[in-house]
Amino acid sequence: MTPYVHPRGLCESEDVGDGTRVWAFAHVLPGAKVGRDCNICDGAFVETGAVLGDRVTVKNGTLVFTGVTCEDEVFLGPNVLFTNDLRPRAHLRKGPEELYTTLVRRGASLGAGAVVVCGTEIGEYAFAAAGAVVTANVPAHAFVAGNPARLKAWVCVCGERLPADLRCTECGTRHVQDGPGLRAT
Ligand SMILES: CC(=O)SCCNC(=O)CCNC(=O)[C@H](O)C(C)(C)COP(=O)(O)OP(=O)(O)OC[C@H]1O[C@@H](n2cnc3c(N)ncnc32)[C@H](O)[C@@H]1OP(=O)(O)O
Ligand SMILES: O=C(O)C1=N[C@H](C(=O)O)CCC1
Repeated sequence: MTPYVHPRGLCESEDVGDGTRVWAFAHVLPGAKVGRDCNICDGAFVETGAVLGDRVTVKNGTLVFTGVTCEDEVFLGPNVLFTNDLRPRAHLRKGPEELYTTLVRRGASLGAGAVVVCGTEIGEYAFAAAGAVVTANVPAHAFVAGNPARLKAWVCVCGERLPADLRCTECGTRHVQDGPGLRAT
């Protein structure tokens, strides 16, 4: 199986995994690295140097710039907006080594229209609500919302909110505290 590129999609990277689909008006630049079985939806943009793991969803209009890494099974909702320059100036042309990196850990989800300020790390299975503006690291399994995004609750691997005993009432998965975040057991 090879990647599927819609006749009106533009995939210029040679590092795209089997089973990945690049839909109409999506653009994957040369040097972007995209894993297997990803879904790059209409109008998405994946820049040189961006890295997507396997089974990543990039919904419509989402912009993944140089310096951004999304691990396996990350979900990026529509119009998610990454950044890679904290103090941009048009007259300063910065190379990739001068830009900030951003890391989205395995299984995390970013809701529609979330903005991610660069230099941050979003933990495993964390969940940023629609419209969240992420300005700081987000712990694993944290649910954050608002501008600036603040911790509201904790969420399960399945996406449901966790009760105080950290055992999911939907799927039964138990979680324990692990550093600033949680870990499923
Ligand atoms: C094509 C497609 O649709 S692709 C899929 C894209 N989907 C999305 O982007 C939807 C993502 N989902 C969300 O943003 C939802 O708001 C969720 C799942 C994060 C939260 O939903 P719920 O669990 O119903 O949250 P709930 O209503 O209990 O809210 C919890 C708290 O967070 C706040 N909150 C929830 N969502 C948001 C938000 N998007 N922005 C700001 N605050 C929010 C609530 O006001 C509440 O705050 P409070 O405790 O101070 O009163
Ligand atoms: O099957 C999908 O997934 C499709 N995704 C594209 C999108 O969401 O932009 C459109 C075609 C089918």
